[in-house]
Amino acid sequence: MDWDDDDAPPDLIETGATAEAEVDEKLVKVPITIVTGYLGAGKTTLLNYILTARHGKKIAVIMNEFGDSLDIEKSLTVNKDGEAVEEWMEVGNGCICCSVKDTGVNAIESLMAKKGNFDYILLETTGLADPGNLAPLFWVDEGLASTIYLDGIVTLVDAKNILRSLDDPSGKVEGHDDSDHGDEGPVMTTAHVQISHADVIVINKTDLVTDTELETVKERIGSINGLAKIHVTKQSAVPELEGVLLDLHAYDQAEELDRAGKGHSHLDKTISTLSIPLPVLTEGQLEAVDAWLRSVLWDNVLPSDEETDQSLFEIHRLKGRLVLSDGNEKMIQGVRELFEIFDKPNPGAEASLAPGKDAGKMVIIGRHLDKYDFERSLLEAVRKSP
Ligand SMILES: Nc1nc2c(ncn2[C@@H]2O[C@H](COP(=O)(O)OP(=O)(O)OP(=O)(O)O)[C@@H](O)[C@H]2O)c(=O)[nH]1
Ligand SMILES: [Zn+2]
Repeated sequence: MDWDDDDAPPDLIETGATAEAEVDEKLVKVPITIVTGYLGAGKTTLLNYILTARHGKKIAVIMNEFGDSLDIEKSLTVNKDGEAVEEWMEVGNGCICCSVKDTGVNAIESLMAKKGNFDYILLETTGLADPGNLAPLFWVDEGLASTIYLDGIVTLVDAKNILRSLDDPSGKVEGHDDSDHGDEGPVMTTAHVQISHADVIVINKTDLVTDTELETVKERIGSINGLAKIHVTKQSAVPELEGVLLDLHAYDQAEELDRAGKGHSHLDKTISTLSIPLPVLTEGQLEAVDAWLRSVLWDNVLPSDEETDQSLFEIHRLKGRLVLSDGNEKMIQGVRELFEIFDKPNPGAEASLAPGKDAGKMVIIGRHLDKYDFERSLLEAVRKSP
C-alpha cells in the first residue's frame, strides 16, 4: 500500500453549520469497529445479532465482500429505529483494504454526510482481508480521523475449523513467503494475521466442538494473541455488546496490558505475544524508547542486534504503558510500522505503581519474535540513556 500525498483529498463534509456547532461536531467522533474473521466464521451472524439487539444506537454496517467487478456495489445495512434497512453504496474497488484510502474514505464520509449522525459504524471485512492494512487508515487519514475513530478490531473464529486454517499452507498470506525460512516452523496464514490484530476474539460455533477441542482452540489462540479478550459463543451471541464488542476504546486505552503478563509462549512460533516490563523512565529514556521503536518498527532492526544483517521478525501490533519519573504516564499504540506515543487519558484514574517496581510495560504481537531478544535490546537502550 502506498501513502502518496498526491491523491485527491477526500471530500469534506459540508455541514453548513456555524463555527461553534462545527467545533461541537468535531468533538463527537463516531466509533468504527472492524469485524473480521475467516470465511463462514459467523461475521454476518454477529452483525445481525448486533443490529437486532437492544442498544439504543443507530448503527451503519458496511459489508466488504470480494467482488470481481470493479464497480461492485456494497451492501449497507442501516439500523433505523430498531429496524434493519438495506441500502446500497458505491465503494469502487472490490477490495476495501486497497481502496479504503480513496473510495472507502469517501464512502464513509458521504455516509456520514448523508445520514447525519450515526452513533456507530461496523465494517465487515471479507474473510480474506488482512486487518493490518485497514486499521492504520483510521489514524493517518486526516479527513477520516476528524469524523470517526477506530474503536477496535473484532475477529470471529470458527471453533471447528480454526486449527485447520492456522495450519493450512494454502491459506498463506500474500507477500509472506516462508520459503526463505526453511524449516523454521509453520507458515503464517490469514487466520494468524486476523488473530494477531484482534482486540477481541469471538470463538464461535462452539456447538460443533467438544470441551476438549475448545480448550485446545483457546490455548492456541491465546498463544498467538495474549492481549485480546476472548469470548466463546454459539450463533455469535456475545453476552453483552457495550464494552465487550462495542465502545472498547481499544486504541486509546491499554488496560488489557496486564492480561499479557506471562511472557511469550512457544505454543505457536509463527506469531506470538511478548511482554516486556519497563522501569520508571526519565525524559531522556522516553526519547530512547521512541528511538528504539523507530528502529524496530520502521527499519526492522533490533538496536542491540545491528550485526545481524537480516531481521526476519514482523511486528503486527504493539501496545505499551510508560511511567515517567515526573509521575506522568504515556501510552503507546502501534499497528505495523505506525505508532504513536501519547499522554495517558484520565491521569490518576488508576493508582500508579510503586517506584522501584516494574512500572511500565510493552506488549508486542508479531512473527518470529522468539528468535530475537527484544527485552534485552529495549532495556539496554533504556539503560544507556540518561
Ligand atoms: N453450527 C453453527 N452454525 C453457525 C453458528 N454461527 C453461525 N453459523 C452458521 O454458519 C454459516 C456462516 O455464517 P455467516 O455469519 O454467514 O459467516 P460469515 O463469517 O459472515 O461468512 P462469510 O461472509 O462468507 O465469510 C451460516 O450458515 C450460519 O448460520 C454457530 O454458532 N453454530
Ligand atoms: Zn487489498
